Amino acid sequence: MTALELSDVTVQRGGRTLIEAVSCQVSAGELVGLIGPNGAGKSTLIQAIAQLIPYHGAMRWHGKPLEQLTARERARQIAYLSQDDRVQWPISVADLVALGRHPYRGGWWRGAGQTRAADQQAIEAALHATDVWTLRERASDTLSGGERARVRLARALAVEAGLLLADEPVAALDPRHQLEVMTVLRTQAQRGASIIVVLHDLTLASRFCDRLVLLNGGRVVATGAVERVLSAASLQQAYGIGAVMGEHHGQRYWVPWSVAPYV
Ligand SMILES: Nc1ncnc2c1ncn2[C@@H]1O[C@H](COP(=O)(O)OP(=O)(O)OP(=O)(O)O)[C@@H](O)[C@H]1O
Repeated sequence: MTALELSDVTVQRGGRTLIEAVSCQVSAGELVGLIGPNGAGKSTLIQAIAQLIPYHGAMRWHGKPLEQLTARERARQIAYLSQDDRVQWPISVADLVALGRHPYRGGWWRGAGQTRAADQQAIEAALHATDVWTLRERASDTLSGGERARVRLARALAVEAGLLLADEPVAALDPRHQLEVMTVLRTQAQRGASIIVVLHDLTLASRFCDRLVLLNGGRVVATGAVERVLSAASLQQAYGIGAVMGEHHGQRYWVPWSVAPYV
C-alpha cells in the first residue's frame, strides 16, 4: 500500500534547481535508501518531504496532500532526523529524547487518547533501541559524535511517526552501532513505518534496504530493488568510482574500491 507519493517534485533555491521533477513512492513497511554523491540533493529532498522548504509538485501522505496536514498532524506523522548534529545546550539525554513526544504533550495536548505512560514507554523504548539508555542522565553537549548521533535518532524514534526521514543516521557510528541502527530501522519498517534513509555506505544500503533511489544532480537516475540500482556501471556513472560486488548467503553487496573504473 502506497503511503507516501511524490509527483514531479521540484525544489529551487538561490536561483538554482536543486531537485528536478522527482517522482517516487514509499509503501507502509518499506525501508527506502536514498543514495547519491555529495551535492546530489538528498538532504534537500528530505527537507522538502519534511515540509521544511518550499517545493513545486505534489506530495501525498496516505492520499492526502502533505501540505494540508495540520502542524500537529505533521509533527506526529513525520519524524525528521537532520544531518546537522549540533546540540547547543546542556539538556540531558532523556530530556532531549523526550522532545520527540512534544507533539503529544504540553500546549499541543488536546484531550485523552495518549497517556503520560505511553510517552514514557516510547522514550524508554527509543533509548534502549539506540543503545543510549546508560547515557540518559548525561548532558547531551558532552557526548561523543557517535553517542550524539544515536541520541538524536532516539529522539526521532520516540515520535513513533508513520514516516521517518533519516539523513545519514549512521555516518558517525562504529560498525557495530551502524548495524544496530540499520536493524532498528528495519524493525520500525516491519512494524509498518515508511522510512527514507540517506546513506553513503553502499554495503549497508545493499544489505538492509528494500529499495533504493539513486539521486544525481537533483534527478532520480535509478530506482528499484538493490540489484537493479547498484551495478558497476551505475556506480561508475553516479559516483565516478570502481566498485566490487560480493555475495553472502545469496545477498549481493557492493564495496567502493577505486576512483577509476575497476577492471
Ligand atoms: N539554501 C541553498 N541555496 C542554494 N544552494 C543550496 C542550498 N542548500 C543546498 N544547496 C546546494 O544544493 C545541492 C544539493 O545539496 P544537498 O545538501 O541536498 O546535497 P546532498 O545530496 O545531501 O549532499 P551530501 O551528500 O554532501 O550531504 C548542493 O549543490 C548544495 O550546495
